Amino acid sequence: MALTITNLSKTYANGVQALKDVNLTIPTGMFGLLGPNGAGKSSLMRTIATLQDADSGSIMLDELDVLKDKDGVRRVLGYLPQEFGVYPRVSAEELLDHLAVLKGIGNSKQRKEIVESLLQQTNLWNARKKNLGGYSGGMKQRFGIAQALLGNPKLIIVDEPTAGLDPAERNRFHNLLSEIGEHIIIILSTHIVSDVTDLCRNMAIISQGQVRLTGDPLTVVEQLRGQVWRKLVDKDEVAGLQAEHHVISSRLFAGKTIVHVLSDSRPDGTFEEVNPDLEDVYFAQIAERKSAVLA
Ligand SMILES: Nc1ncnc2c1ncn2[C@@H]1O[C@H](COP(=O)(O)OP(=O)(O)OP(=O)(O)O)[C@@H](O)[C@H]1O
Repeated sequence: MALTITNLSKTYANGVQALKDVNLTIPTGMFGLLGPNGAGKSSLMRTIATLQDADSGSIMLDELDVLKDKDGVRRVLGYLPQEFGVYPRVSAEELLDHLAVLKGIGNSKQRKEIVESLLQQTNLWNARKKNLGGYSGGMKQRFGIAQALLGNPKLIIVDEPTAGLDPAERNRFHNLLSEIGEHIIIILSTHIVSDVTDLCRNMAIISQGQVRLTGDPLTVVEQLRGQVWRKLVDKDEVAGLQAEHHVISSRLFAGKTIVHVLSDSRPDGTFEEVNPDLEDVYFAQIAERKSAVLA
């Protein structure tokens, strides 16, 4: 099974072009769609989830035409949107049961079994009678996955699921996602690089509505080997370095600043080579865009 996106474009009524000729092939397993705020991730996710139309292009889930056969897509889709609202005065068990009815699971005995098993799977069984208004952010997100799993979806979309979760909740959420299975397509849209590093076998980086890079994380990281260099400097030296080098990131460390620079060879003897990681890949793509915009 594969989701194939071809020449997809979308401009909103206010003139913002959120998607520019997007081409992507997404195989089964967990796929990371990584990009900064405003990159177009949610626009793409909402289009795949049949919640908004594109101006041009096509999306196919194998033989299923996603942009035309919306009912067909909805039957096989599980969606956890960026803003997942819950009814605060309803328990998890009640709301999941209600959503199961809406999904077309009419047989009450079967529904009870499904609801129970999803509450177990998402580790919410002990909190099933509790009103959702009293759930923590992590519990709400796990509930979001429980509802997305209703009806055995073949395609699951989770939009920015770990933003705002503390490390323990994020870890729990990761474990849950990684257990869902290899045989369906799960698209994880995020601006958090380590979500993709930890979970995804394939990925794409999107910025300003365009796909900048696709591949598997290990390979794209390996392609950057020998090109990333670092230097520990005082904060007031950073601007000078930026003027002279292709700085892809700078972050504070013990009161100093670690600067990562992209260069085919060691810029000078004061730089040391970095073992690149996915953050370097990401920042290299994003920084290129920034310099392209500034130029
Ligand atoms: N309904 C809309 N009408 C007009 N512009 C929109 C609309 N939705 C999104 N945009 C704009 O389209 C661009 C892409 O937004 P989108 O929400 O798809 O990005 P994103 O990568 O999901 O970012 P974020 O994580 O901030 O939601 C942004 O410039 C945004 O302001």
